[in-house]
Amino acid sequence: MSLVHRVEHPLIDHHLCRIRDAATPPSEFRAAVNRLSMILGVSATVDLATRPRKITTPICETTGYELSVHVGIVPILRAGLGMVDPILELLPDASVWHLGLYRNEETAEPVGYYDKLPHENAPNIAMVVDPMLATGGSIDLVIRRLQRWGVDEIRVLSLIASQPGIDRVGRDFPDVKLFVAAIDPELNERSFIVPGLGDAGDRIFDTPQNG
Ligand SMILES: O=P(O)(O)OC[C@H]1O[C@H](OP(=O)(O)OP(=O)(O)O)[C@H](O)[C@@H]1O
Ligand SMILES: O=c1cc[nH]c(=O)[nH]1
Ligand SMILES: [Mg+2]
Repeated sequence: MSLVHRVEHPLIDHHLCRIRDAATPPSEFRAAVNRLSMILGVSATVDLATRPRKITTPICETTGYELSVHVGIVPILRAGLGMVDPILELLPDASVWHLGLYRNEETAEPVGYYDKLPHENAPNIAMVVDPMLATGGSIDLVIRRLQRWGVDEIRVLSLIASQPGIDRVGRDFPDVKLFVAAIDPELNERSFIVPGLGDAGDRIFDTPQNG
């Protein structure tokens, strides 16, 4: 089993309600995605390693603690872009590495179209951000790519994941940690999450809905 953390908080319920509602306009949808991502981000960073640093306050010397890991934020284009700013707000020194994928509408299989990861400099921890984990095909491709790059640890932050998608990640990548705001039971005949929220990318960027 993968390590699945469904983050529970009344604010998660509140903002999820907004993003699931088809009547929520794009500006409010984006704002709710931002808030949900920040709450997930706090949960996904609680155990990051720190090292002591001697500092001098205006009063005296003391020891503070600073992060000792190199974190890379990996948004899956396009929809993952909506989650980058709140995670960068929490981790201002993180690098951001973009990977571009879209699902073929007929087969629901992911198609890669952007990948500029270098050969070296893999971060210790990759925080993959994508609001939706449906069949798990896109995240499968991304996890394999990050493992080839040499990332030590992969954490995936998704707002809504389907149970079949979670089962797939757990079976194929038992070391990957998943942080999700909701787990929905199923996919429809077009591989959209039910009840879900429709196409996250289209709702963030106000482009015609596929779902
Ligand atoms: O788990 P899967 O079945 O692979 O589906 C999930 C993927 O589908 C969506 O992206 P989409 O293909 O709609 O691209 P977009 O972000 O450009 O809208 C979503 O943001 C995920 O990347
Ligand atoms: O329900 C879904 C499935 C894939 N991608 C989305 O944006 N929504
Ligand atoms: Mg989309």
